[in-house]
Amino acid sequence: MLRLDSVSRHFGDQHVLDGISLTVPDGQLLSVVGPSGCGKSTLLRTIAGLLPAQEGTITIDGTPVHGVPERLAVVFQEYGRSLLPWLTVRDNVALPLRRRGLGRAARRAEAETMLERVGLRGAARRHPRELSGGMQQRVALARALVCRPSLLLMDEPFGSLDAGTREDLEDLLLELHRGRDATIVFVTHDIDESVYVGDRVVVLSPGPGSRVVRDLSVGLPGERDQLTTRGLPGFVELRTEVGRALRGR
Ligand SMILES: Nc1ncnc2c1ncn2[C@@H]1O[C@H](COP(=O)(O)OP(=O)(O)OP(=O)(O)O)[C@@H](O)[C@H]1O
Repeated sequence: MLRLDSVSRHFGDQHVLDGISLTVPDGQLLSVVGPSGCGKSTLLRTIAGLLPAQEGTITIDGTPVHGVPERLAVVFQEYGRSLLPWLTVRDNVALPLRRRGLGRAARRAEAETMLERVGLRGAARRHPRELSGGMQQRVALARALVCRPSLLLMDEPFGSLDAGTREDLEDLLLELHRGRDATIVFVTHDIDESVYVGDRVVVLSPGPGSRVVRDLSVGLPGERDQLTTRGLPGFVELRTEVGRALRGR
């Protein structure tokens, strides 16, 4: 379980996060939305142990986070910068497995299995630059998941993809998440996406001093479909509620 207790953060005299408290049960996919610049990335970097929380505490399974937690993976929006251009796709995915002390052949075999799961079996020996943006983000997802993280942080991961590719990757994420115990914190500025992928949506207020202004449980069926789910009355109600919270109403 991931738990944030009154987490605050400022940069110099700029107050960014103001007393964020959240409990995220194991396996939950939590969407975080908020206006641009309110501190969503700062929140993720703080959970990732890359920035210290200046006030408050963050714990994972009761252990305080100081530094980067074990079994953490992160996916950023800029897939082009997160993959190593000189390595093949397979070796990019295999990279985190080095920490597990696996031999080269075993690492490559696991990477290939993971690439198959993200629909890129044929791309293992290619280099990132030879792939489309959506394919590169699939590689980044495979690399994040290959070590079976217990906590996955995603910072607007599909924000720079075209609409169709984005929907495909939302569905892939849901499929990969199904039946697994990884907790996911998914930052997005897209209201519909927050509801579509989330088990729960948290809305942050505008800065300075951003706080949680709405915490909504997404009671939609687990099996989601881009056309059917988005047409459900429950989906429409939720997206309206998230939109209202974002506009401070
Ligand atoms: N390392 C830093 N040093 C100084 N200020 C920072 C630093 N990182 C973030 N900030 C400031 O903190 C505020 C929140 O930034 P952050 O990137 O967390 O917001 P965000 O909600 O993720 O924004 P966006 O939706 O536009 O990506 C911004 O005003 C930003 O300029």
